[in-house]
Amino acid sequence: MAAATLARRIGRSGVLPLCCRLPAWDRAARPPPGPAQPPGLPLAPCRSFSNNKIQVELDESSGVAMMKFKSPPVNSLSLEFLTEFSISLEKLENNKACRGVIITSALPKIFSSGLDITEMCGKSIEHYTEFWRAVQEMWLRLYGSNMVTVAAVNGSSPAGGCLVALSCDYRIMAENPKFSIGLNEAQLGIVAPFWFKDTFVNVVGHRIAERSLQLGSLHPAPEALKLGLVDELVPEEKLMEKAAAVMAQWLALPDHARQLTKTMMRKAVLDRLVAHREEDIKNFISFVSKESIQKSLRMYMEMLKKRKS
Ligand SMILES: CCCCC/C=C\C/C=C\CCC/C=C/C(=O)SCCNC(=O)CCNC(=O)[C@H](O)C(C)(C)COP(=O)(O)OP(=O)(O)OC[C@H]1O[C@@H](n2cnc3c(N)ncnc32)[C@H](O)[C@@H]1OP(=O)(O)O
Repeated sequence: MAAATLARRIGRSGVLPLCCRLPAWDRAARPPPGPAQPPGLPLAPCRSFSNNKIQVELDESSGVAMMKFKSPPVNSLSLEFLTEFSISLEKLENNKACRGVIITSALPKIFSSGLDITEMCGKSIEHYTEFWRAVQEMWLRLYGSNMVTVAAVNGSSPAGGCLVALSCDYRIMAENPKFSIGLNEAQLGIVAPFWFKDTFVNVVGHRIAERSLQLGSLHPAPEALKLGLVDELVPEEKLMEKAAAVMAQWLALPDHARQLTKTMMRKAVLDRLVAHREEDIKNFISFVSKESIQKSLRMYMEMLKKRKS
C-alpha cells in the first residue's frame, strides 16, 4: 500500500490496517549478507526516506535499515511522531530488501522521552482516541515485526521510550550512568497499561517488572544491564558498530526459523491487545479524563519546567 494512501487511512481512523502486516511465514528466507564490497566498486544501493520526525536509510546490500529519531528537543512520541513511526515501519516491513532495522536517536543524550504528555492533557475524547490508537498501532507493528529489530539506546529512555526499546529483539545501551531507562509511569501518577507491563515482564521477568513498575523506577544504564532490561552496554562511540555486529549475527540465521520463533514467543501478548483494543482505548480515555490525573500530569510538566530553570 502506498504511503500516501496509508497516511490517509490513518488520518481517517487512526488505525493502520492489520492486513498490511505480512505474517511471519509469508516472507521468503533470504541468504545472509554477502561479503563486504570490494574497493573501487560503486557503493551498495541505499534507499533513504525521511519525514519530519524520523530518518530512515536502507542499505540494500546488507538488508539493514537505520532508523533515527529526529524530533527535538526530546523525541517525545506525539501523534504525528507515532504516525510517522508506524508508516516508516510499514514501508520497511513491505520492502523485501529489508531484513532488519536498527533504531536509534539523532539527538544527543535522549533516545526518546516517551509519550508526549501534552497529547494527554486537556484534549477532546476524539483526540485521546486517535492518540491512543496510534500508540497501540506503533507497538503492534514494532513488537510484531518480522524484521530483526535492534535498539541502539544512545540516551535516556523513560516510559514510552523504554517501551520502544523493550519491543525490539535486542537492546544495546551507551554505557553512560547519566542515561536511564524504565517504565516510570507511576512517578507521573499514571499506570502503564497491561501491554506495556506484558512487554516488560517478557524481558525482565515478573518480580523485577513488578518492583520496577510499582516504584516507577528509572534505572541508570549499569543497573539496567544488571536487571536484564538492556542486553549489553558499550562505550557511546562504539554503539553503532556494535549494533551492526549484533544485527549481522541475527541475520545469519534463516529468516523463516527466526520469524516463526519470534511469533511463537510474542503472539499471546500481541493477541491480547488485538482482542481488547477498543476496551483498552476506553480505559485510557476514562483514566486520563479524570480531573485528578489531569492535575498530576500538569504538575509533572511544571516540575520538568522548574527543574530546567
Ligand atoms: C488498572 C487501571 C489501568 C488503567 C490504565 C489505562 C490506561 C493507561 C493510562 C495512561 C498510560 C500512559 C502511559 C504513558 C507513557 C509515557 O510515556 S508518559 C511520558 C513519560 N516521560 C517522562 O517522564 C520523561 C519526562 N522528561 C524528562 O525526564 C526529561 O525531559 C528528559 C527526557 C530526561 C530530558 O531532559 P532534558 O534534556 O534536561 O530536557 P528538558 O527536561 O529540559 O525537556 C525539554 C523540553 O521537552 C519537554 N518534555 C520532556 N519530556 C516530555 C514529554 N514526555 N512530553 C512532552 N514534553 C516533554 C520539557 O517539558 C521541556 O519543555 P520546555 O522546553 O520547557 O517547553
